[in-house]
Amino acid sequence: MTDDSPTEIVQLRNFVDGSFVDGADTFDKISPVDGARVAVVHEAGQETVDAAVRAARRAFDGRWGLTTDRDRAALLRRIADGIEARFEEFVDAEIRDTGKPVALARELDVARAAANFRSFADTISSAGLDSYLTDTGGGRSALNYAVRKPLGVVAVIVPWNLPLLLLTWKVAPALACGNAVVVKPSEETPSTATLLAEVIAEAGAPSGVYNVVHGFGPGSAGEFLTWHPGIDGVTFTGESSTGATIMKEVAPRVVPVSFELGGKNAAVVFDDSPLERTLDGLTRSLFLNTGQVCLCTERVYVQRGLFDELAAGIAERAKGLRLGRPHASGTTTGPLISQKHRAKVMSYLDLAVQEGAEVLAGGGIPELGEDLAGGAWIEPTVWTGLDNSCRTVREEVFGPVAALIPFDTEEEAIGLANDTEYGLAASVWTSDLSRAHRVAQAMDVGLSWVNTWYLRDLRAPFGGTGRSGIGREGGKHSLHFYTETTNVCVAL
Ligand SMILES: NC(=O)C1=CN([C@@H]2O[C@H](COP(=O)(O)OP(=O)(O)OC[C@H]3O[C@@H](n4cnc5c(N)ncnc54)[C@H](O)[C@@H]3O)[C@@H](O)[C@H]2O)C=CC1
Ligand SMILES: O=C(O)/C=C/C=C(\O)C(=O)O
Repeated sequence: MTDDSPTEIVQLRNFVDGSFVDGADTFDKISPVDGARVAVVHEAGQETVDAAVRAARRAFDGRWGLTTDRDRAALLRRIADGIEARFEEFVDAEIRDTGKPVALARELDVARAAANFRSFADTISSAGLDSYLTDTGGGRSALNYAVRKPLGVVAVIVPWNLPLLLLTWKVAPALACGNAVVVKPSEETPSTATLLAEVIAEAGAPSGVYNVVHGFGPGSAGEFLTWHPGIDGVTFTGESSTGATIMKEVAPRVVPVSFELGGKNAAVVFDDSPLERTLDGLTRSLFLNTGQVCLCTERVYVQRGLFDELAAGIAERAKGLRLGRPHASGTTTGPLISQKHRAKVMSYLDLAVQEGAEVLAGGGIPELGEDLAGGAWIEPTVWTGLDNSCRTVREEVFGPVAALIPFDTEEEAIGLANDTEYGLAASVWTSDLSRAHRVAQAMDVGLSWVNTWYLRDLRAPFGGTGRSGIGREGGKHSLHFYTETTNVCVAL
């Protein structure tokens, strides 16, 4: 038995109106580390989703609707404290679902969950309101001022890659603004949303403010929720085509949406960039969380003078990553989330070779011994020999893959990086300050980093363009989505 072997099968129930409730059906949660069954999840049927939406509405119309910004900021801070008090339980739950390395779960996922609640407590405490003194002529004026009102009941639908981080990135601002939420975690990662229900209740949120429904998308809890007439807004992170489907589902009721979708993110490396620092940053951007972050780089455009050296360096670093159990010492990289997702990533590894790739590192399924043979492991992979006409360079793989492509001029690099339907993130690597600003601004993306990657300020606008999403969240940008404003005009 290792640290990672569960001693009992956990039961994960829906959380409705302040109580855990069984589902109409159950499904197994399978560990991506070794294929073991680690939890039984209670799937919410239509009735449970109805009950969750009704509970949220009652909370919104009741005591919760009377709370002030100050009350809710205090609640958010207590939730952050509650997450920290049960920090290692959250870490264990996240690891059980995803198999990610323990250091990553601690430093990224769970730490950010607490930070999300604190950040939106600050935002709601300091947010101002728009006001204008309007000259109406003849020495008269009018006062225009806007008041914010919560949307009501918000559906929060999130994926499996950073489960708690992405859930709390949406729940925190939704609650800060006074909404009640019904959350639908991914079927692959049901644990931390369930544990968060306990923390939010212990922090003093009234029943019905935070509800969890477990299940799948189509024909299950996800679809029941987005179709529900009692939903006033949908915030979603996941695949672009799922976002498009959800848009259709809510279109008849003209429900506002905030979407953070896929990416096919580029890095542009100029030959004046310091090699070691660039290699460190790029390696992280390609392989963090086994490439399963929507912001991860999958296309690397390298100026020709540095190409060979950089390609050799990235390949060496990819080969140096240590795949293993989450708690094993030296593990840098976990498995993919599931066999299903591995089949998808493998199909791209095969396609890349058909498209003419030279494989500098990885390219297949690693040999990790019998113990891990049932897991969803994949080798970090580095290719050269592909170009922008290849499907491997155009479609989101969502795995640990790097296509390295040479360029000659700045103009060419900008064209290549922007030649995509996606527009989430980019990174630019150079020592030339003017060029850094010029190229970073020229990227058709929501997030452009210079000489770094995934460095976050939670107040900054976050989101993508094109197939990468609709809207921005973060700081006051989140307040815009989670509230409606009423402008009051007073003739003076
Ligand atoms: N860019 C990103 O942030 C992410 C991209 N992906 C990519 O998407 C692929 C599919 O992964 P999935 O987990 O299936 O992602 P997905 O986008 O289908 O699922 C995300 C969430 O949406 C729910 N959902 C799915 N269909 C729905 C519907 N019709 N109505 C309401 N809710 C629905 C799911 O149950 C889950 O909670 C992966 O192989 C990966 O390549 C997956 C997760 C995140
Ligand atoms: O840091 C964040 O707020 C979000 C990061 C990653 C995603 O949104 C994603 O992988 O979907």
